[in-house]
Amino acid sequence: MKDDVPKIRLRGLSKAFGEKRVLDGVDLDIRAGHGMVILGGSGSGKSVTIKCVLGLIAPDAGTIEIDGRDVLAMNRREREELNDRIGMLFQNGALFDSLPVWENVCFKLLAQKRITRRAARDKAAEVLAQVGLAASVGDLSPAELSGGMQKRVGLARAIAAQPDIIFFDEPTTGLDPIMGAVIDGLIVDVVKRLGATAVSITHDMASARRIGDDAAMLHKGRIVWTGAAAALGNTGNALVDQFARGEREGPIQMELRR
Ligand SMILES: Nc1ncnc2c1ncn2[C@@H]1O[C@H](COP(=O)(O)OP(=O)(O)OP(=O)(O)O)[C@@H](O)[C@H]1O
Repeated sequence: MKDDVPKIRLRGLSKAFGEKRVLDGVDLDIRAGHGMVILGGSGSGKSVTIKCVLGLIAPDAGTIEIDGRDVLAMNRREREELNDRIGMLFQNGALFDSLPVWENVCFKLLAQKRITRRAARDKAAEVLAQVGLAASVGDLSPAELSGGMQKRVGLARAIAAQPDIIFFDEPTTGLDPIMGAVIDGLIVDVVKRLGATAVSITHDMASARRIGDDAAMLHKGRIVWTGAAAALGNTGNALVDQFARGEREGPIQMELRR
């Protein structure tokens, strides 16, 4: 794959729900092997954007390319093969309480019969070690774990099938600042080890700077800025800097929401 082909390329991505236009021509390039953080106010369409890329929501218009391939034109089997290469860490972990941790970690591999149950136990232990958890955690129920441990297990599940794209939805939400930094460190480590492309949504600017190489700001249905995540708060773009610093005064007029 040539370096100048982005891992993910969005062009003119649009989506409305009824009268409400959420995405209004999103253009975004996400570099292979880099971390992209998507910023934007509540309800600005960050999750809808990611769901379009995952194939969970069909956009009304626009194109989505992954490795230069038009994903909206893929048949079901091609789409499934693509999804096998994508991992996802959900905001609340989204672990199944009815299954022990090891089955959660290897859920996808087991569901697709890509691994035996015996091999899955060993695989889970190996992946749990990568996120700093002992093999014995594999036998616990998710309900027995702290929030930080649940995030680690969610991260282990996201990487178990060795994806080359991983989405992180609010990875530090609900964690104390130190545990948030620990999880971010793990994310950076595992993404680097896999050589994966990481796409994250976060409202936590410290986290954005840690896990992002690049950042993009979604506002009024479009990407209004892209740049280095390290510069967040000092980008020179009044809109982005207001958002990153959490200032009430600035170009972003916050609507009061019910
Ligand atoms: N399936 C759906 N049907 C109708 N409206 C939807 C649907 N999914 C999302 N929306 C609307 O689209 C808008 C954008 O939602 P989205 O979840 O992408 O926001 P977000 O930027 O991720 O916000 P947050 O930071 O609060 O999670 C919201 O107004 C939401 O109500």
